[in-house]
Amino acid sequence: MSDPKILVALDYSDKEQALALVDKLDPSMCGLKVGKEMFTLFGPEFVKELVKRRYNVFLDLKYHDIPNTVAKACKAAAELGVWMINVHAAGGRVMMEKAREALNECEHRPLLIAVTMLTSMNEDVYSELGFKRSLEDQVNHMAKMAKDAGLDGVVCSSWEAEKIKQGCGEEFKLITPGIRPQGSDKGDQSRIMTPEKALQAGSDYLVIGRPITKAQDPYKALCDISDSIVSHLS
Ligand SMILES: O=C(O)c1cc(=O)[nH]c(=O)n1[C@@H]1O[C@H](COP(=O)(O)O)[C@@H](O)[C@H]1O
Repeated sequence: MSDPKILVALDYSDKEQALALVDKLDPSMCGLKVGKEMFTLFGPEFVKELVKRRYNVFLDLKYHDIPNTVAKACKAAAELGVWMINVHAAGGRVMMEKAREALNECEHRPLLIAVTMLTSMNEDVYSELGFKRSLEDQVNHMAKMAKDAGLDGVVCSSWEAEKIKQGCGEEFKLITPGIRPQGSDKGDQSRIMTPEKALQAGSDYLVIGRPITKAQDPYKALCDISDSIVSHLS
């Protein structure tokens, strides 16, 4: 069976609240993403608990540091048994190559993914950074660099998915946050798309947080989103 398309972003400050949702789910419905908040609060033990429950766990710590530091952090993350980890493409080619090399020794190598440009970034915030390419071209450029460095895919917005698939190939995994079902609150995200459209655009995995975790009934919200994409799954 193929991996579930939805990755629920467990951005909770309360572990019991997170586990109350996890206990209602099963690993065939979705993967789980642990990010900076829960990892800082509850550490590797929490991650291991989710791995033990047989979920695909995406440890989203977005490493961005000198190559040696990132390589060692990636190896340590892989040893937790997670399914996917990520680094910032902005750390550069050598950093990504060293991260990839560090995973060669792992018994179960996690997918290694590069974050391109955050989905919260809009044109104004982007232009202040002073990149010479357009936002879309910069995302594409970073995706190609990540592919050359041997990474398995990138985090990008669904708006960039089609072009990246064309340039980097079908096998190159696209992980897209900034997913908002019709009518849901945008929050701090900028480059957003509905789950259905994101899959049509070429997204492989949909990262979804608040539309599920902040819903009155998170389990129902996840089921509704799952139902809405059934017809788009190949
Ligand atoms: O790497 C990520 O997961 C990530 C990259 C990115 O560009 N944008 C982005 O929103 N994310 C993460 O995806 C999740 C999105 O959450 P919601 O906006 O609540 O759906 C958060 O946990 C973010 O940390």
